[in-house]
Amino acid sequence: MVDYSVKGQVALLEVNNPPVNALSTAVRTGLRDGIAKASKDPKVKAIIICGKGQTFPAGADIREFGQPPRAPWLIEVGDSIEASLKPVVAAIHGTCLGGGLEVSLFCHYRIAVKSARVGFPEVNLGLLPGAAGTQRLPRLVGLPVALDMITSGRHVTALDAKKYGILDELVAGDLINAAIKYAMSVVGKPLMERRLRYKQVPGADKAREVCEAAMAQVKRKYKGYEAPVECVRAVRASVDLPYADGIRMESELFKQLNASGQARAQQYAFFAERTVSRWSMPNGSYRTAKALPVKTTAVLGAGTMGTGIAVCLLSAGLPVILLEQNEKLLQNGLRTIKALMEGSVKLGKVPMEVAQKATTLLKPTLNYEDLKDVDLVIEAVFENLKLKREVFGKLDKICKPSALLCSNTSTLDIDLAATSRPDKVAGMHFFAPAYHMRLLENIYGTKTSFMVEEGANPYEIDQIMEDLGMPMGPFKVRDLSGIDIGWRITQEVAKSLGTTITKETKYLGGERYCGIGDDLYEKGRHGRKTGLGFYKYEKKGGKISTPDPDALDIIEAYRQRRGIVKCKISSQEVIERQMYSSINEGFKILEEGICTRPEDIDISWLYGFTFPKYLGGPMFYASRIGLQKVYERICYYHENFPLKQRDCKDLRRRGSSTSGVYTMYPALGVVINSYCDMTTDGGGWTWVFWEVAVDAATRCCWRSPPFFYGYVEVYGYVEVCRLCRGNDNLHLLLSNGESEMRFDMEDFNNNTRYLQYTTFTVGNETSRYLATLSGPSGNVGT
Ligand SMILES: CC/C=C\CC(=O)SCCNC(=O)CCNC(=O)[C@H](O)C(C)(C)COP(=O)(O)OP(=O)(O)OC[C@H]1O[C@@H](n2cnc3c(N)ncnc32)[C@H](O)[C@@H]1OP(=O)(O)O
Repeated sequence: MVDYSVKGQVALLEVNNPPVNALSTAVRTGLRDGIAKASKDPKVKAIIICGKGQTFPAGADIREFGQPPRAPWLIEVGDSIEASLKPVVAAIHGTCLGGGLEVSLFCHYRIAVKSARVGFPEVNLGLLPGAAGTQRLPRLVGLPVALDMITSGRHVTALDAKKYGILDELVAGDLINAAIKYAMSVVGKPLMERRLRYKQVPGADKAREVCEAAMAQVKRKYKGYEAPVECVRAVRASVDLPYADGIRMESELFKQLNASGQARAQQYAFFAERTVSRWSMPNGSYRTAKALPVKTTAVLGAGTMGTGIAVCLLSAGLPVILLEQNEKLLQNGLRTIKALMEGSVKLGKVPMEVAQKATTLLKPTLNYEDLKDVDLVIEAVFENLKLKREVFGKLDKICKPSALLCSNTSTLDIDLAATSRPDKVAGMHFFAPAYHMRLLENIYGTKTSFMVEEGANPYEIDQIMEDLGMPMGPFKVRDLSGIDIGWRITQEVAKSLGTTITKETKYLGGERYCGIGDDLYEKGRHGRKTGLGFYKYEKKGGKISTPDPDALDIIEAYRQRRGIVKCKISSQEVIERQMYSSINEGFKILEEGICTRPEDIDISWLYGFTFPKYLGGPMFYASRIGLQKVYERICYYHENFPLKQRDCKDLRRRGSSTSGVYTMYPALGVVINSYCDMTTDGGGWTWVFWEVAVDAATRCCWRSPPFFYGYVEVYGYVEVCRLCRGNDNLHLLLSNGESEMRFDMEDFNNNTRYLQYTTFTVGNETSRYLATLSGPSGNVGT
């Protein structure tokens, strides 16, 4: 895991743990042993630590966080690096992150290639740098930079890292040769002043103001998240406490965060994001699919979504033909795109050169003929089925046969597009703002306005959801996406059901219908674009929203017209009705096979609706609350407020099950068992696929997948499948109520396949259990 060699008078410690050279137990051991070996070798005058392959270590091995901790601790390894009497140089390329950056801060010198990036992304995993990073970075760069890097988790370019003083030198050409030369140049120089533990934090006299301002900022910016707050506290300790005490405090805060549900949720989100890219469908998968080349694109419609999509494509460096039906709309669209591009440059989201190039890549047109050679067309016209069908008819005639014809529709059935090339027609639903959101997906949201109908205030609902960590409440989102769009969608839905919506419509398609949006629409309140919606804005298209008494009057008039008596709705109920209806819908989506894994749904929410990562996503959140409770509350709301809570059989089965792998084990803390599945194959074997995680109560997170997959083939009946913490180690217990079978976690940790046959007696029947367990890199039981 760490390759040791000596080049001339320099010992080279190359971390070799692909893909990202994570600092696993074996790597830490290798580094510790390598430093000891080099220190003893009289030929060696200097030591280099670097990464083999694509990167310097990109951090601790996240998969190890939930396992019982194992020595050597990273901080001990670091201490031995710093104490070395021979200069140690970190030679950095790729991404030097988290524990990787901490290792480099223990080195006496740091050099890097220009393309390298450094950072402390722990905060994104619900953690803080736990191997002295919060104590050492401030000593090197001062509080403002350290606080910014540690609380934001951002990656810093090598150029900036050099400017801040993190890097001593940037090198060109071969990194190892440059590092050897550099290491030899520092041989004999005093090392004491290079040991960060002995340095004072620069600008310590301003520590109070700086840290208080940082604390206020993170509380505002990362509402509900624990890690940024603890990061500030830990960094502050670098000024307030001596080094050793600061380290102790950092370690305490790290342990506290690591045991929290938030860290587990955020780490789940990290791996879930990677899991969803490994998609698979009946006719292919990410392994077999071949990407179609897209070199030219066209966007139809220059409204809010069309212009947003054009900016997204232009920012990716793709040429865009923008088509509208008349010159006025086209010019409006071009102005919007220019303003959005300028805004993106100002926010640092798009480099100036990309924005400048975009002006040459954008071609406006009123003529469909101009689209004949493009590879990809994205239609973003009004949500009107007749109009969309007309558009697709024209595109089908004009565009080359290989062109992909996509619709940004959020609600209409893509199969109704009626072209001669259905295999080239797809839904491509962008989330607003299209140039900013990382999701291209189709998941539909909550039914919040029901609550407003009953008496809740939209501004309070938004506040509650924003306090939970959503960047925008649902009514701000509706104003952003356009109340007119919602209005058009419901008109189309009604049309497709062969009915029309009137002032009296209370049900549509058998589901409760709320007409508040219609009343706002009729008053010309179409959302941000008109300066008025649920909120009032400082100008048409403005971003500053303020509550508007006129909107409340419209809502109140609506209630009176409908004879609805206003009632009080608690914050808890607001959250439950928002979240649980989404969870129910999520299970429905799984049941219908639209998505195959709960991770798909969680990632859609994390990136489509900027759902707070510390909750992991609605499905993960549900598993923490307990499916039984979620199901009971859904039933309660369904009975008391007949909402659009389509009954999901799968959730019902899981929620009402009191035995088998779906059972909750509160005694163990929170057990993630919502993703269990059980199937029986033709041979009569029951396959149990379960994903387990235990937290707070046991003070450890045993990983839910994708950290760890356990596959158990079980013949017979399993009542309990749970993880226990014994005196010695964690173990997995399978029991049928009478007998138990135990698997020691050692076997999992070694990532080896583990086979065990055990005989059980169930009642009068004897069953044989065969367990085939595999670690993260193993494969499924056979
Ligand atoms: C005492 C505690 C001390 C320190 C705490 C820490 O160090 S916490 C960890 C801090 N580091 C990070 O958070 C980095 C996380 N990784 C990334 O941001 C990206 O992976 C990275 C390094 C920028 C590379 O991105 P890229 O897009 O090139 O690859 P990808 O993300 O798909 O990752 C490739 C596979 O590597 C796995 N992986 C990445 N980082 C880690 C890690 N730190 N530990 C374990 N595994 C890691 C990732 O899951 C991918 O695996 P796959 O099986 O393909 O899903």
